[in-house]
Amino acid sequence: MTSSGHRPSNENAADSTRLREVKVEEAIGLRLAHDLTQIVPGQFKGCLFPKGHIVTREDIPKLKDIGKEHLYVIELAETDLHEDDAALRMAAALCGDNVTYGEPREGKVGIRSEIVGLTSIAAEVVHEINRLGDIALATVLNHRVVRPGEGLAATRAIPLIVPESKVRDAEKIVEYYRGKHGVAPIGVRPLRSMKAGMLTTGTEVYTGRIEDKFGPAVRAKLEALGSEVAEHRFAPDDRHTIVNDIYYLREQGYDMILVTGGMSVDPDDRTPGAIAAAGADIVSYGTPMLPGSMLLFGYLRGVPIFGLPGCVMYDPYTSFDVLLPRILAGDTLAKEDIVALGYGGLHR
Ligand SMILES: Nc1nc2c(c(=O)[nH]1)N[C@H]1C(S)=C(S)[C@@H](COP(=O)(O)OP(=O)(O)OC[C@H]3O[C@@H](n4cnc5c(N)ncnc54)[C@H](O)[C@@H]3O)O[C@H]1N2
Ligand code: MOO
Repeated sequence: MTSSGHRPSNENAADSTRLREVKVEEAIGLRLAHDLTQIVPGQFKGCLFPKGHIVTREDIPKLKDIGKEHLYVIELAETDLHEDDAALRMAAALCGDNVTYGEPREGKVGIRSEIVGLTSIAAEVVHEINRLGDIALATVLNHRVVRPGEGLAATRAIPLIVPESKVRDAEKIVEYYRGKHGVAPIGVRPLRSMKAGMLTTGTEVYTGRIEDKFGPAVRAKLEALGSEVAEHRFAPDDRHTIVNDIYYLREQGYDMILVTGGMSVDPDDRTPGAIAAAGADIVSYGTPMLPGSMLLFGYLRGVPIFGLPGCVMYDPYTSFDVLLPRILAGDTLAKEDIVALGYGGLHR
């Protein structure tokens, strides 16, 4: 037996991981230490067997075809993990509600959403795990909408062999987070189906001078997330009328009130004043995100109320598209949630 370990070792016991050279006939059931490449000129060049592959009896003629009489196999020390097992253990530890993980491939395991929902990802856990070295965790940002099958994270082992202690350290970080917060660091929160009452302001629309474009745009945005505009009313740029229509929508008991247009600086822009006059607690008028900076968000007797600026009917991704799913996921938004949008909030 030739020992050509990637670490010094002259003992027989598996107290450190070694590469061992074996005859192909004797390699059945053992793991390949690296990818094996086949080249057939004019036809194929690629990986015939990936590293980590467990050799079977059927593989032997194929191995001989590519000139292999001997192979390197891994003898894992008890203190080490193969890259696939390391990535799998990390994924298993990290996954919470409504996510699933796939088979390991080249030391990587993908974590996917099972539902339409909002990502729930603990940034501090991601940072702590990535500080450990030898293992890596990459995720999308927190509070993003994901759809079934869409990836939101991937774990990866960096070397082929990873000290088991690294994975255990990652598991401890996750365990601590679960204990403190009662949820896993990576999950997806479902969206509730809500009924919105919508009021479109603008004399030019109310009088029929121009066709309404807000209705179809906002309806599509809600429907894409499993909610609906249950009623759509129209008002001219008159503050008193807008206030009364807001009262009306509130009385209907809708889960959310959306008031569109008239959100900026023109003398005919009455919407922010009307929302305030209707008695809403304004969380924020003005949002540090572009597009959607003129958005207003507040609560009218506990019911979320949005003032939606013109860009919402025009741009596919605005501050409304960021905040709406938060409401559907059941979050109560505070000023700090709006403030946090600015960093990374330029989308033009
Ligand atoms: N000097 C400034 N100008 C603008 C500012 C600003 O801060 N200072 N903000 C800009 C931003 S951001 C936006 S967004 C727009 C629009 O804001 P508004 O919500 O006030 O929009 P309106 O003035 O009501 O209308 C703008 C435009 O869109 C048409 N419109 C409105 N509603 C409908 C509808 N339901 N269907 C079809 N078209 C509609 C309206 O006729 C106007 O043409 O303001 C920037 N300007
Ligand atoms: O708010 Mo405008 O609402 O940024 O494009």
